[in-house]
Amino acid sequence: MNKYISYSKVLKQIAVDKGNFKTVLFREYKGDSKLKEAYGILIKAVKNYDKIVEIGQLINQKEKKNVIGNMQLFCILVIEQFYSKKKKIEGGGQLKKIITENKDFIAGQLNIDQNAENSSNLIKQDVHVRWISKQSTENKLKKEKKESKKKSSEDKMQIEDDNRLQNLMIQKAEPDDIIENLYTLNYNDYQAVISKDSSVLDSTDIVIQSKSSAMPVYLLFKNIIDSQQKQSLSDASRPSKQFDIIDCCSAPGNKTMQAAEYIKGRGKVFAFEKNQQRFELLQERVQKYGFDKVISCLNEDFLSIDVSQYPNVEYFVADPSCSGTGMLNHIYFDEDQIKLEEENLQNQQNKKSFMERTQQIFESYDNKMKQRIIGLGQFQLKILNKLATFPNIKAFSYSTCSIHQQENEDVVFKFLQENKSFELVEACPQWKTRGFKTKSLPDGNKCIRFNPFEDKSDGFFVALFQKK
Ligand SMILES: C[S@@+](CC[C@H](N)C(=O)[O-])C[C@H]1O[C@@H](n2cnc3c(N)ncnc32)[C@H](O)[C@@H]1O
Repeated sequence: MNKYISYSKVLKQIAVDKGNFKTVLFREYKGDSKLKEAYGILIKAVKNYDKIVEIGQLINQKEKKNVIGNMQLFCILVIEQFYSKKKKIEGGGQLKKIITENKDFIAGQLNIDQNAENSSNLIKQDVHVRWISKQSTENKLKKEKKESKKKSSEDKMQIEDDNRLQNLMIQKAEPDDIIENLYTLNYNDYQAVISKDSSVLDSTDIVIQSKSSAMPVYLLFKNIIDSQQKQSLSDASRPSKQFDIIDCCSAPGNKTMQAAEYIKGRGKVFAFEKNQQRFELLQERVQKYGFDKVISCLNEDFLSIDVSQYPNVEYFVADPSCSGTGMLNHIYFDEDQIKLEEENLQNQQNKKSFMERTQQIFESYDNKMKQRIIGLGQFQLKILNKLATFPNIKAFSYSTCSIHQQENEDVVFKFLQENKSFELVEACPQWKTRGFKTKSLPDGNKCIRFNPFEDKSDGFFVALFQKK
């Protein structure tokens, strides 16, 4: 019951005190093995909060006294009873008794068929593990130092963890066909290992990073930077090329560290993060993975920085805050909608296109959510307009984990309209799911998308731009 009380306190901070979901979650459970479980319960609790409180009040009226005092705890227990995999509340207590006595009433109010198949068995995404090749000079040095020093028992444990994960990779993981050092694990295999011992995730040789999230930086290097660098190297009059990169919106730093890995001693990565707590997380991870000599973390608003201070920065990673609607377990994407997508995928004759589906999903939102998405599009455009003002910019990637055109192709169109010296570069020609060709952006298919229902990774959008 203690863990439920802890979740209920966190729920109060989000649902009653209106704290930001991710900020509160990371503050309370950062580095805690409960993070995953807490995320799973709390995301559903926040989404269904108003309805469950209403049900609690109806039960109080029915009983003619306040049998339910702590509405947040009631909400957490209802989620555990009706929406979790095990559908069972651990331990005992008065609230559990009330929920058991009112099980049919609550299920009826929530419109839940208690015998229905658990929809978490529906669309399953793969898990991607990116193996970090620590080849940058700083990292290599650090690793060599670590290896030469007499191993403490902690080091030994770390190495055992690495081996366990490595064994799993050899047996079960498929190397990705596009991104080097990225491995795909079946969701169930991954769960089996993690549920036995989640400490393997502490290894500093791997990052759990979805394929979609690893694409922007990979493509920025493979489709643009590496060829631009080769061209400049063939000009014998110029010395070997050094350049810096800015990650405009960095935390928790997956793309930042990927850029630091690929830059291979050719320069530095400046990582901006406005939010103090997320900045601390970014800094902690950068140090833990041993990238602190290559990456400078800056707790600043990217929109306010003085661009003249960064004359060597030629490339940018722009992955600004977005609606997150590509992540299937996201608060705005419920199980009913996932079921609908399953049905659509199986409907061979009248299957709706991904573009049509995203438009329908957008239309299904309430006004507040629609306005939020439109507002995010305006903010994302500001980030791109800002980076376009850097004196020596050559190219950049723009990405979101939103499925909506308003945050993706529409932002690209407006940016190109306001910045005529930039053009789109065709991203990853071999990738099947393309950006939408819209009326305003007929070459939107130069961008790529991930369809979360078909591509087995989070819904994602990537556009690559270069200076003409
Ligand atoms: C989508 S997340 C970035 C994820 C990151 N690229 C990764 O792959 O790990 C966006 C981040 O941008 C930060 N952010 C939002 N506005 C910002 C601004 N004006 N300047 C700097 N960071 C900002 C948010 O706090 C958030 O941490």
